[in-house]
Amino acid sequence: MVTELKADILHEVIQKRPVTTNKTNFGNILLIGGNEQFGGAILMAASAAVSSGAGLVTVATHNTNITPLHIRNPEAMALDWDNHGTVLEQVRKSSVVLIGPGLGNSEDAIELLRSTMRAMRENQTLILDASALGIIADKHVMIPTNVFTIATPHQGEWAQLSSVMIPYQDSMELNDLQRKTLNIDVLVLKKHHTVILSENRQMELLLGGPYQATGGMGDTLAGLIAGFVGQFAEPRRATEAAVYAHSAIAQELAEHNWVVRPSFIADFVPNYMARINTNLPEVD
Ligand SMILES: NC(=O)C1=CN([C@@H]2O[C@H](COP(=O)(O)OP(=O)(O)OC[C@H]3O[C@@H](n4cnc5c(N)ncnc54)[C@H](OP(=O)(O)O)[C@@H]3O)[C@@H](O)[C@H]2O)[C@@H](O)CC1
Ligand SMILES: Nc1ncnc2c1ncn2[C@@H]1O[C@H](COP(=O)(O)OP(=O)(O)O)[C@@H](O)[C@H]1O
Ligand SMILES: [Mg+2]
Repeated sequence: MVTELKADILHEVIQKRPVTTNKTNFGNILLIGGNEQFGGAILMAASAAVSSGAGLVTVATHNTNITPLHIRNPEAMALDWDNHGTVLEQVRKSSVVLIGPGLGNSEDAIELLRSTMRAMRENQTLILDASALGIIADKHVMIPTNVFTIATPHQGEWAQLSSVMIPYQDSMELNDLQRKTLNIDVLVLKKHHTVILSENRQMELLLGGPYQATGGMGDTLAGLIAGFVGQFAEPRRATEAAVYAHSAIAQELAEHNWVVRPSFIADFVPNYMARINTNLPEVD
């Protein structure tokens, strides 16, 4: 049975920070993506991860994207993705790895995805988005079973990955069956009324709208999920909270904006999160 995802997920997941804490308690996040054509995708993901409060954010990308990354987000560290050895070392050190936004499907991109998956271990979370999902479908790459995996396809990507064509994607039974077959722990099937499927749990988002139908909206969500999973306890719930917050912010901004720029969402995240578990007016 599909349950509506409601604001209480935010109160469950977003916890006040202990006063004696430090950055090592809020996730060491690695974002991999951004070729020469799609640099913006990984930049938007990085903005969302940094704004969500992730402890440390590193971006492995094509070297043309490093200066723009630092101009937008000096908080993020950067690696040239041509240095595979250094990138894989960072993969091993990270608590959460997001791969895919703007990754493209070159031979190098395919090898980077394969080696990233091989380098990951049990206590880490892997988030697969955009081009990474296309490569997995195209090249029949197996998703590792020993890593907690979150996949965030839009309907076109899910059709390619699962062979569940769009008219049949209303069947949660079919989607969940394919989720399990593909070794995905949490499936975020993005659309108007996104659904989130995991073991014995099916949630549906009823927030958001067409003002979100703009390039980069999913890249921003992927970065937000990475940031939430890095700093909050339970990855399933953290994913659901990020999905909720992403569209709730979009809906709030849409009251005064015809279209909601994905970068605006990232900028608004700290303000939105401050209204959970504080004395400020609560969100609902
Ligand atoms: N600023 C940047 O750098 C940006 C970079 N980006 C990066 O670009 C890369 C390619 O990603 P992508 O999503 O744009 O294209 P792709 O993987 O070819 O799939 C699209 C095809 O699937 C179909 N389709 C069906 N349902 C759909 C749906 N609900 N939403 C969307 N599509 C749907 C549709 O087919 P149609 O229905 O038109 O026949 C369409 O042809 C990726 O790495 C991404 O991160 C973008 O994030 C944008 C901003
Ligand atoms: N009409 C809509 N109503 C609600 N949400 C939408 C709508 N159109 C797009 N979205 C949301 O915007 C995001 C689009 O993701 P995606 O297609 O991966 O974008 P991109 O790859 O360009 O960043 C998803 O979170 C999706 O749910
Ligand atoms: Mg996308």
